[in-house]
Amino acid sequence: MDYANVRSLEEAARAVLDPVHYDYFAGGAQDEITVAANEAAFARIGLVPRILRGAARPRLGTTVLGAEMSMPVMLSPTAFHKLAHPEAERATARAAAAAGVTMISAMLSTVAIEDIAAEARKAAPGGAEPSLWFQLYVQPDLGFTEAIVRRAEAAGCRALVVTVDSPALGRHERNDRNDFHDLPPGMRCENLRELPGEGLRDLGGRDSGHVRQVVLSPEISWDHIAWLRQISDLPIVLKGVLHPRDARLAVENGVDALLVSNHGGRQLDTTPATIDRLPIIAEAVQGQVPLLLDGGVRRGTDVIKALALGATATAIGRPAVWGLAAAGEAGVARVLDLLRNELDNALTLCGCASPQDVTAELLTTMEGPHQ
Ligand SMILES: Cc1cc2nc3c(=O)[nH]c(=O)nc-3n(C[C@H](O)[C@H](O)[C@H](O)COP(=O)(O)O)c2cc1C
Ligand SMILES: CCCCCCC(=O)C(=O)O
Repeated sequence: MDYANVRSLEEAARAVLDPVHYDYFAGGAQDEITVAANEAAFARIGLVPRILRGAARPRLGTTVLGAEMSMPVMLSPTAFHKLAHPEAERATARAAAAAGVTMISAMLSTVAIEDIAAEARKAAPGGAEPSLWFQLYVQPDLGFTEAIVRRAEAAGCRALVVTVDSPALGRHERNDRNDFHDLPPGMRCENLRELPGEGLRDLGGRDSGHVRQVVLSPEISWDHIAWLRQISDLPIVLKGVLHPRDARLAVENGVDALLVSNHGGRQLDTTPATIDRLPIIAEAVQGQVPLLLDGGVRRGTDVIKALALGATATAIGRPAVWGLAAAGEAGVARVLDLLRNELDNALTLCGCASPQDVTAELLTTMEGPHQ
């Protein structure tokens, strides 16, 4: 497969996707200032390599919340993979598991979490247990939310990633222009079917798995995180933390890890690039919980910059979707291979023996003068 980098997979994906669906995947909120900022901010950070360290070939593996990862790159949750490829989340799960990469499976997946887990198990090397986490939009109906959590637990998910940047849906003008507000006939949010509860928006049939049933509620609060902590033993990761006070509150509320994220620029436009927020969040949590980061990670060098600024691992959203659309399971595998090879090369060139070896001394700004 002749894809030189993640960008070439986006081009390939764009060529095969329905333009309306491409816009859904690529787009962001309003003027898409944050979408652009996420990538641009990485380009403003320079790397200054150390030399003659005899570091040998780097080992790329890392561990987050007890999950062993073959590299510090995970798959962020992205909804509706069936829009990208008929094999959908099944293909994504196989590619991630085969690569030893943690997949954060979206609550709004178009394949049920049990089937995603089964595919991951089939693909994991040597029968190892694959690393699968579950992303949750807490629904105001707690009975319904609990039923989803139980499904994720029973399927073998090892952490709950609670998305907290979505008290409402961001304004996606591309989707408005395209009049794209529903999944096509035959596609459903398979995790939402046939669950108990009354809190789903009533569309005249509670168990349909229809995306319009999902409630993004401004009433969700720290009390819901405390409630989740009571009903589940799984580690809780908050996804969408950008303010240092919230990072502190998360630690005080017993959250296990934070995912520094602006939802890939799809929620509040003009939020700053995540890589620019990472240092202030790292300062706030003082190493008390692991930090993850997503938003604009497209190169192995981006991963190193995030590690140097305090992340334990990074995650990608759109790149996996581009791989899936371009070539199904093989395309997602190619994206992961590219990032692995780039990270290996960049660590070697920086004189680092492992991700844990990366420190802020490697960083500068691209604009001089430098000290
Ligand atoms: C098409 C698409 C669907 C997404 N769906 C979800 C979702 O269901 N839940 C969620 O928490 N984040 C969702 N996200 C946000 C991603 O988890 C992630 O934060 C973001 O994509 C990272 O930025 P990147 O695409 O630049 O890598 C979605 C992003 C995209 C592009
Ligand atoms: C009404 C729920 C729509 C959420 C869509 C999934 C998501 O987070 C995203 O596209 O971004």
